[in-house]
Amino acid sequence: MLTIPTVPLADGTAFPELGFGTYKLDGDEGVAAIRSAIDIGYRLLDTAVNYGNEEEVGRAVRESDVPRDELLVTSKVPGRDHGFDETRRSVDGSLERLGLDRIDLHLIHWPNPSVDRYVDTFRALVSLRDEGVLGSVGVSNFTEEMLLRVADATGVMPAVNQVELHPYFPQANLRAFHAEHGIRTESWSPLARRSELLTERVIADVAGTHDVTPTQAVLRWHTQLGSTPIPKSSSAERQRENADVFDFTLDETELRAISSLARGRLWDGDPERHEEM
Ligand SMILES: NC(=O)C1=CN([C@@H]2O[C@H](COP(=O)(O)OP(=O)(O)OC[C@H]3O[C@@H](n4cnc5c(N)ncnc54)[C@H](OP(=O)(O)O)[C@@H]3O)[C@@H](O)[C@H]2O)C=CC1
Ligand SMILES: O=C(O)C(=O)[C@@H](O)[C@H](O)C(=O)CO
Repeated sequence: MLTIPTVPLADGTAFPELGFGTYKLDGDEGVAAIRSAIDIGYRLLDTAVNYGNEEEVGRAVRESDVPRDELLVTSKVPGRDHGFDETRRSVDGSLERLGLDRIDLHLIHWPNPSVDRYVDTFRALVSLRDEGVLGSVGVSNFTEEMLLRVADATGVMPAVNQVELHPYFPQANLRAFHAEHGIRTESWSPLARRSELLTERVIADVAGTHDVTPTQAVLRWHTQLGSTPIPKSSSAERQRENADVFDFTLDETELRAISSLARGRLWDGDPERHEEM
């Protein structure tokens, strides 16, 4: 079994440097894929109300031989549940579908600024954290201004901001802001959903130098930037490949070469405009 190292969040939680994305993993096959990821050594699992697979994630956690307190389950409040009372009800629903009595990290999935209820939503997450129902509280797809606004209003800075991040969109400014404010960055779609990223010449060159695959070079780039990537894979072989990235180190030139692929967001995911219900 692989051991994935951890880093402390601002709230003291030992947080894996690499986790497992579960979007599109559902049904019995999804449970089997999530169980295989846990067997391989993944300890951080990422789901959301909107993925429709909290039941599958919960089943995999409950059926696994790994003790519950060694696993970190993340879920997310969807846009339609923004608001204080609505969020508390949303978390109840997630707990029920997961079949768990605690969620280790709960995020606001998207800020939906036109609705402007993310501050009350975060306040509800903080209240549930204080009651012991949630371990850590964070956000996803938040800008610097939005992070400062929730911290000013609630006195709590989100422990994590999960954002689009891959070599085509390295998010240098946001990562620097996170580092300054003690926020852990998490990279969603860290492989740019495969796309043509894995055939880029610069990545092949770096991978060749270290005798690793292009995917491993990309995931090591994330961890060395100080972000936790959450690659999704339905195959045990690729899950193992993706997690096995902690026994080689890219140098500064290689990190910069991969970051030079930057060209911007790949999908319609601008937090100021994207509305996800
Ligand atoms: N907060 C947010 O707004 C968002 C959060 N997310 C989270 O991030 C997670 C990861 O992002 P996702 O969009 O799934 O994209 P990823 O960048 O993780 O890419 C997943 C794709 O890459 C393939 N793949 C995985 N490993 C390999 C490998 N070693 N070699 C070749 N191909 C590989 C997978 O195929 P296969 O399964 O066949 O291996 C799949 O097609 C999601 O599952 C979700 O949990 C995603 C989007 C937005
Ligand atoms: O997968 C997720 O968590 C999402 O939020 C995506 O649906 C995301 O909204 C997206 O693909 C944006 O283009």
